[in-house]
Amino acid sequence: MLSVRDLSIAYRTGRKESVDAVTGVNLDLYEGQSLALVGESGCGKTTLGLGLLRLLPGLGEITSGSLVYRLKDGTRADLLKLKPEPLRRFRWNEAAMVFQGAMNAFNPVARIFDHFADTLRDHSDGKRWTKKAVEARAGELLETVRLDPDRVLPSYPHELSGGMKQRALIALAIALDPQVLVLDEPTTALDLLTQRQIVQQLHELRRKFGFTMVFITHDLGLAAELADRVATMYAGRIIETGSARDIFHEPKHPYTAGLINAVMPVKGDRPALESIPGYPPSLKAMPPGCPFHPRCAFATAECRTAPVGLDVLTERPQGMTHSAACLHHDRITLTRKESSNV
Ligand SMILES: Nc1ncnc2c1ncn2[C@@H]1O[C@H](COP(=O)(O)OP(=O)(O)OP(=O)(O)O)[C@@H](O)[C@H]1O
Repeated sequence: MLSVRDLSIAYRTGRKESVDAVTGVNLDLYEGQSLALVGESGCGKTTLGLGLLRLLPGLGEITSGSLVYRLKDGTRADLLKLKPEPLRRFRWNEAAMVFQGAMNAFNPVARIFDHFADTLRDHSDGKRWTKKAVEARAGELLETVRLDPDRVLPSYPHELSGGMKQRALIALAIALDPQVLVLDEPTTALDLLTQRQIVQQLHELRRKFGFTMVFITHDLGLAAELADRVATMYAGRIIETGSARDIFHEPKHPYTAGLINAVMPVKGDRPALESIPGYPPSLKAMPPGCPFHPRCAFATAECRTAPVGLDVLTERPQGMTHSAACLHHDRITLTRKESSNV
């Protein structure tokens, strides 16, 4: 569905200054797959997610790479070469985004009906969306996410609970039947019960509509539950990628292992959790060599000097290959064996 090559994204921070928020990302996404982008706050997940749809804020810029999508008609398009009008049609029809923070993603002075009407009318190709047609399509989608259209469509966003808003936002994102859906922290800020419902509904929606999904999360439990594939990001780079099974059972980058060791297992004894010492590096002062070496217990002199690329560890079909950017990957094991519970 999507082939990302050597994608780099920078934010302008001054007249002649910028920081590289995403560096050299390569990624192939296959039809119907779900990929979780995981990592600590500030490691570039949201920037990459926005970049996948060319939705970066004004100061953000894709500085290199290509982003080739397979469109519904079977042709391919490099998103970075699309002119404004085809790009507008691409968004929401071919690929859509559920933005972080459902609370603020809606226009507070527009009713939910108006959000559906605007999205359908602005992004549809020539189809006339009458009030009745909008009501029918929005109603169908809202019912799919278990919301009552009669109650929700005439409401203003503030009249809905956080979980209802998040569900309405997901329904809105798939209004034009996109093939790829990018979700940024889809369950953050919701109570546990509501989180469960959203996860359940995302499973159902995927089954029903078959879209390919990229979701951004720092919740490894959510990643374990929803993802076929996981990519760990650190300091703007993908430093490990593989099937969810490989990543959660046998992570081969010490940072991924550290993230898993820092999560309380669902079952079994309560182990002492291990936090990862230190903080991610400042994008303005990246350490030489492996960016994780200042925090890494396995670091050797080589890690401090030589740049480390992703090495293929286990070849698998359909983008599931397990790769890690660590010179010492063969020494990495989880301190907890019940990690499958994350
Ligand atoms: N508009 C901006 N201007 C300048 N720098 C930015 C901007 N937005 C993000 N950044 C920087 O880019 C880096 C990546 O941020 P990003 O939000 O993509 O990370 P994240 O992993 O999604 O974090 P979070 O989980 O907190 O959203 C951070 O260092 C951040 O400070």
